[in-house]
Amino acid sequence: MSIEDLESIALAMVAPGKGIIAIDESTKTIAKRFEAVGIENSEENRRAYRELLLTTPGLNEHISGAILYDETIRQKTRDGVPFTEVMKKAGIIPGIKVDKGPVPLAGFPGDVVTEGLDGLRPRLEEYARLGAQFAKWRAVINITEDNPSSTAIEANCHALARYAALCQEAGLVPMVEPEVIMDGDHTIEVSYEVHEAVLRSLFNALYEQNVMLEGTILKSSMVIPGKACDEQASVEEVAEATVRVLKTCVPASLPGIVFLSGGQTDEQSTSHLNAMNRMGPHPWPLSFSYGRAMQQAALKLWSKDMKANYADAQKTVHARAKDNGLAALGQWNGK
Ligand SMILES: O=P(O)(O)OC[C@H]1O[C@](O)(COP(=O)(O)O)[C@@H](O)[C@@H]1O
Repeated sequence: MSIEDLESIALAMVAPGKGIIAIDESTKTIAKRFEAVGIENSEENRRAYRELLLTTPGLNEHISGAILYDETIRQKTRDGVPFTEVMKKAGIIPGIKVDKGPVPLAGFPGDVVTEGLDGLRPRLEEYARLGAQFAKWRAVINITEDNPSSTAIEANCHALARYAALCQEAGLVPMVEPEVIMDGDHTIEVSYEVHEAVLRSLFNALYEQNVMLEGTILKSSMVIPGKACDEQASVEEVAEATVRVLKTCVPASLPGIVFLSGGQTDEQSTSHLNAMNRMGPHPWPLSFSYGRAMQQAALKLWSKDMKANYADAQKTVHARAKDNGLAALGQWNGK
């Protein structure tokens, strides 16, 4: 696949007013989400829930793509249609999470590094055959008094760049996700400094590994104080700091940037995105790739009565997609 093909997929992922729905929770993570609302973490419940999300009427009006998990990309609707077929028919680009999750970084207490590079080439080839057009890898950066170490930043960014190069070789657009975690009592200034160090290291590593930025998407966290920080920031402060760090570190040749929600409420995640886009124009489209902030309301509703609330849960997904789609244009006017 040529760089032009990768670039056109990347541009379609961040088409005006559209974003990504992240439904790639690993079995361990979806277990936590299900447990919180009293749903049994069985394969059938996971399949049924992902079917609900992917078959939401009108989803493609505001959603360009969906990130799936290894189990999900192989699953089908109740009627036996592969999820990837349903998505292609609706014009929703199939994506796949390919990392194997974070593990403690030896020698650096509190830091983690994401695994999954061993055997990645054949796995990517298989995902491409199954219909994936982009892939995602998440690095986790923790903030404490002693973290992150520069070693953790470099190790994670090196892995992200190795993964990204392999994706492009396999004809998949890499979505590179360094998530700076919101847990802790750090200030917005500390969050800014960590984002700056991580993004500088990431783009340096991408350059070193010959990754073509024109065929790459960045999935970023926002510059936000830790959840336990006494000084919380206003929507404008978060938006301003996030845009500033991105402008400082991210080359304009990147086709787009999407955000994760990272534990923000639905309203926060939408307001922050909206405020950033109101500060535009920016060198790249700024959109969303939310997991929890796209799904949590629908999951809660569905958990109360899987049959009776099915259609209403889908309406909630559509409403969240619409709000975030408007925020991606800076046109969201609140609830
Ligand atoms: O821990 P896991 O299973 O890799 O999942 C992490 C989740 O974080 C995300 O990267 C972002 O999700 P949120 O928007 O909920 O923060 C999702 O794509 C993914 O499902």
